[in-house]
Amino acid sequence: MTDGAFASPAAVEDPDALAVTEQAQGDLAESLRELVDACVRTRVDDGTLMAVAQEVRTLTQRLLARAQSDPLGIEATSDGRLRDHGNPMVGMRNPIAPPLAVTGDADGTMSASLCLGAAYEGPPGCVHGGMVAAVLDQVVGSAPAMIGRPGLTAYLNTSYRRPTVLGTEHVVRGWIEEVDGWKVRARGDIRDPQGRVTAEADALFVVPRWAREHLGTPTGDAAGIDPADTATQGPATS
Ligand SMILES: CCCCCCCC/C=C\CCCCCCCC(=O)SCCNC(=O)CCNC(=O)[C@H](O)C(C)(C)COP(=O)(O)OP(=O)(O)OC[C@H]1O[C@@H](n2cnc3c(N)ncnc32)[C@H](O)[C@@H]1OP(=O)(O)O
Repeated sequence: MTDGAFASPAAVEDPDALAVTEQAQGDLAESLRELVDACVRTRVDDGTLMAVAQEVRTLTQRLLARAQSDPLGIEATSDGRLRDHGNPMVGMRNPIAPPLAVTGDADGTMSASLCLGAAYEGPPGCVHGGMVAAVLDQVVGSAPAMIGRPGLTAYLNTSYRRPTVLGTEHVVRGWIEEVDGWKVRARGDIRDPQGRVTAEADALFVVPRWAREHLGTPTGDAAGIDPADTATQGPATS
């Protein structure tokens, strides 16, 4: 999901208290990202590795003292938006997520900056190709959502033009190519600091049948789409 693209249908009971909780959740996830990175790169001795593993398991038990059994799904947040905090690309609560901050315009032109570390290595020094595709899936997939057509990926054809280098700031973009009813074809790319395309994707996103009744009547022309008219929960551009 784009960063808070959809308004929550129900008001949050105590947004101030929730904001404090979100701050703590985000900080926990960020500290775990640091832990994952340290886990991959550490060269400490075996005794230290074993001791840390034990300590981490103790910490895990503290978190499981009160935990839900289901995944997070989509939740209302303190700012009155809907977010998928468990998402492995954008999820604020998910240490696996970089996390990407995807922003966009009402016409579905999306962008995010990307700089991945050692935990995402595929070829030596480079981002794993599955991760590259996942990043493109997320950013390109947020374009249909932005114009009120939040769809599932039907296909994502990814071309890898050059290695995407770890520890380097890249720009990821996504945009709408064509809207055909509930089907949206969108494209995107990742560019290195020199502006060279490292990977690009051509994808189709389809609003699943079970979701269509919650959204407005589709139009067949991207140029004619007004997100405010078509989305049940109008996408925000902020
Ligand atoms: C309140 C609304 C909530 C909706 C959900 C929103 C969530 C997203 C929100 C925010 C986006 C943020 C970004 C996300 C990024 C990450 C996305 C992912 O990781 S998605 C996980 C991976 N993808 C799957 O798991 C899909 C699995 N496949 C399916 O569920 C179905 O096959 C689906 C939805 C793609 C289509 O199924 P059908 O039952 O709804 O509809 P049928 O009739 O089969 O297809 C509709 C049309 O699409 C074409 N179509 C379907 N698949 C195609 C394909 N692979 N190639 C070409 N056309 C295809 C068909 O030919 C048909 O076309 P004709 O209407 O006849 O013109």
